[in-house]
Parts: sequence; C-alpha cells; structure tokens
Amino acid sequence: MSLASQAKDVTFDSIPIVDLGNLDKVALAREVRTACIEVGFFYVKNHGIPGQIVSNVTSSIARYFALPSETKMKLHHKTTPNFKGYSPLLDANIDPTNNGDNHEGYELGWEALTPPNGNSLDEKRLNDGEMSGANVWPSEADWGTPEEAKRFREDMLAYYHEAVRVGRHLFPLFALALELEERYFDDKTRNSAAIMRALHYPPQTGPVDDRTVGIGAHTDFEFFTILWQQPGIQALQVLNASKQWVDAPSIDGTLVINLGDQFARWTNDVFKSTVHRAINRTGAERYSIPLFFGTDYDVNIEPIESCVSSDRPPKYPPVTAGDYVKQRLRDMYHSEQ
Ligand SMILES: O=C(O)CCC(=O)C(=O)O
Ligand SMILES: [Fe+2]
Repeated sequence: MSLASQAKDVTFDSIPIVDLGNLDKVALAREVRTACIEVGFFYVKNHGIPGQIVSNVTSSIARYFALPSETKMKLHHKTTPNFKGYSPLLDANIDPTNNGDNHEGYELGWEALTPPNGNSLDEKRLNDGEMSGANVWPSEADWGTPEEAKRFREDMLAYYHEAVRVGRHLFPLFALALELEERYFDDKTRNSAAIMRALHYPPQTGPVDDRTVGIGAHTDFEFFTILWQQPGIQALQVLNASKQWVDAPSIDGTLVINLGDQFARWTNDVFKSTVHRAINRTGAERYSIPLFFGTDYDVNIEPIESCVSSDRPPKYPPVTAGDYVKQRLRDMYHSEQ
C-alpha cells in the first residue's frame, strides 16, 4: 500500500513511546511509521545518553540563565550572523497572533569538543552551508572564573554531541519507516545541520494572557527535533486532529522526538509536523533543550515518490533545506538577517 493512501488525521489522546533498544528493526520501523502518520510526536527510551551528561548540562543551563541580564545580552543573537547566542524573554514570537514567547534561550551549533589543531573553525562547520559559523560563548570574565567558562562549554557540547548521535541513529529508522532503503538519508546528512537551544521558561502564575505563553502554538522548521524536558514539570502540549491540546509530560529517561516542517515536506504531509506549545504554570522554573536536526542545507526537499498520488498531489514546491530554515528564522525574529 502506498504511503499516500495511509495518510490520516487522528484524534490521539496520548503520545506513543518507542523503545530504541528493540532489536527487531522491522517492528521498530512500523511503530515509528504509525507514530509519524498519526501523531508526529513520540518519546524514545533507551536512547543511550548517559544520565551524568544530562544532569551536567541541566545544571550548566540553570547557572547560565541565572547570570545578570547585561552579561547575557552581550551575546545577543542579533550580534551574530547566524542566530547563535542569547535571545531574551519575549524576543522570539513564533505565533504571529501572540505578543512574544515568554522564554529566554541560548543557541549553538556544531563544534568539536576539542578543536583540531587549535582551530575552532573545523572543516565540518565550514561545510555546513549558510547557517554555519562560530558559536559564541560567555567569556571567563562573564562567568567569574575560567573553570566555570570551560565547564559550561564542555557540558553544552557533551550533550550536543550525544543528542546528535541519537539523531544520526534515527535517520535510518525514519528511512525504514518510509519503506526506503535504510541508507537513503546518508548522502543528505553528511554535515547535518543540528541547532541546539537551551530554553528557560520562568513560571507564569496568576492570570496568564493567552497571547504571552512560554512558546506559542507552532510547528518546528527542521527535519525533526530531539527535546529534553525537565522532569516533574508539565508544560508541553500537542494539538490533535480535533484541535484539543494533549499534554506531553516529561517521562523519566526519555526524550521527545517530533517531526518538523521539512519532514512534512519530504512526505507530502503523510508524516505529520504537529502543532505544539509550552506554558509553564507550575510556579517553578522550567528548562528544556530542543535540538533541531536537519539534512545538509544544500539538499533539495522534494516529496518522496510513494507519498504522492493522483489523490494526493504534491502540496509544496521544492526548496533547499537551508533557504527554508533561514526564512523561517527571519520570520520568527522579524529579522532582516
Ligand atoms: O520547551 C519545550 O517543551 C518546547 C520547545 C519548542 O517547541 C521549540 O523550541 O520549538
Ligand atoms: Fe517546537
């Protein structure tokens, strides 16, 4: 049966959990396919990221966001050519009908933990298309000690590389879920763009203006997102086909995977890029870490053959992944960058 004929809109009431430890690849791919067609979101367990790396990055993030606002503002993303760095509260506005997203963020991309030959602009990043370019890091003076500065960079990059490893593991699984050859995405993900954002959502208690939520209703722009969310704090919600918000709670030991608009374009919307938002009404600080995983930016996104039929003609014109993401980022920040 073609994938095009399997497309459907489902009023799901929970998000499925997929066990990456399952050695039966065919069964695993089937589970992923169902989750992608019906929900566009799933949790993964047994992803292999060591707990210590996760706890290090989360404590580093909390320390970073506790720095004085003037210090964080020195690395405002508008001072960089590629959106890296800090974005303050209400700076981004992902839902144009809203007043701004009530979170602050810090964004980084690919960087070797130990730069080869002392050169931080290594070959991989130079090849990474128009969104490439150096990360920016708070200085030793910003942190107060060289150890703190070093620790922050190491904790962030250690998690980054682990999450990228999980992402690389998922591409063949997605290929199988699409009934393609397992290696289908290999030549499209040689220098995969992977942008990580550390996010801080201050608590919003009392009456909350619906137009100033943590992050407004949106779909992600990239291929898929790997999201770590802080345990014990409910904030993320996912919209089902009947326009009901379904909670996506943090589940210990799991990561959330959600498909982005690039994936929806590859699959002519057979696989869903589902609307979601986050509101932190818990009274406690919330941190989360999405990592947006893409194909190489020079790859042209065109629908996979089996996702197109006479009943389901192509919905989107072809576009390169890089052009697409850059335009979406400009829209989000109302930027001319
Ligand atoms: O913080 C979250 O749980 C969601 C973040 C998100 O959806 C995004 O950054 O695109
Ligand atoms: Fe998102």
